[in-house]
Amino acid sequence: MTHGQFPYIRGRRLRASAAVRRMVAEHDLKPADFIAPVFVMEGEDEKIEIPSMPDYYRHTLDLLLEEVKELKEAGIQSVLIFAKVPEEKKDNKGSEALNPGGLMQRAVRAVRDAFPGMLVMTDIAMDPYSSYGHDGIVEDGEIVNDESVEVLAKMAVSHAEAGAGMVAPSDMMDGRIGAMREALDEAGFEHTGIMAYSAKYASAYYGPFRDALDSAPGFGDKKTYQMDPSNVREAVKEATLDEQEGADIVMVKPGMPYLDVVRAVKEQVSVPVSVYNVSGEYAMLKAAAEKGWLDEEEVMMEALIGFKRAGADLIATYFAKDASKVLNGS
Ligand SMILES: NCc1[nH]cc(CCC(=O)O)c1CC(=O)O
Ligand SMILES: [Mg+2]
Repeated sequence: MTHGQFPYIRGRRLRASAAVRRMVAEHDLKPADFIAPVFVMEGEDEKIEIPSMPDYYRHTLDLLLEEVKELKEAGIQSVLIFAKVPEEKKDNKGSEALNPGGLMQRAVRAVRDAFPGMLVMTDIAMDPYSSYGHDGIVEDGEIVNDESVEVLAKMAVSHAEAGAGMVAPSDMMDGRIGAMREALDEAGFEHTGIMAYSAKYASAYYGPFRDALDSAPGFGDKKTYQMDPSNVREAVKEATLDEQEGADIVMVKPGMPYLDVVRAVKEQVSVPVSVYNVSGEYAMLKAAAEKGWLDEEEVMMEALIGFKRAGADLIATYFAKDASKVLNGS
């Protein structure tokens, strides 16, 4: 390209105005891309801010409905419910998780009844119900796989009975997607979906979430079931297996430090890929913004578009409401 004046090709032409930038934008965000995690607790007319998650709350069920109403008005179509279980209801087998009148089941029913158009998703894992704070049954200091999978499959059915449109197993036990699919189908819930946390890493970025639910492991760590941050090919293997076992959506978690994993998984599976922008990522941006070191709105939107660029179709994020308001111009 020697003719004309240097430089003949000017990339800046496509950045010269807001109109042209918008026109050539390769990726977009919309409120329907977001899954909003919500925390519910026992009680009435109370909301408690989670100390390590500024502006994020645990709600009693009555106030949760008001929160979901706001999410809906912002254009968000899906909530992911987490329940804070009272200490005295925890045991090694996660028995409370199967209680048809448990807090999670009541919350699912209430949200479904109040907002029939909303997709209600539930977290399936034993840690909030476990006296050990682990995602499975503990035997001799080990987290046993197959016995835990039986409980998790029953939990999925219990949430489906309460009205969950999709269940989201976050436990990382082997074989649980297949077992859950079978249990759901047998119980007549062949239309209840599964969003599998397929590549869930043993991450220190879950710290604030464990504060929110008081669910930190009582001994050891989660490295015998959650993945080693060094690995990416293993994530592809896990996601591929979950797809074969019947997962409708696969997920990578955490988000920001794992964008390469999102991309690698996206290229190998044909189901939608979701990413979880976890509590520690939220805390990090919030803390820096509080100090005046980062512009909260700008870094929030930049992080979220980064997920889309990496290949995520859906984003579970504590920024769901704030980002939707930005997108709606309100
Ligand atoms: N198994 C439960 C669960 N589901 C989602 C998260 C973390 C979410 C977040 O940090 O935002 C965790 C915590 C953990 O595995 O210890
Ligand atoms: Mg797996």
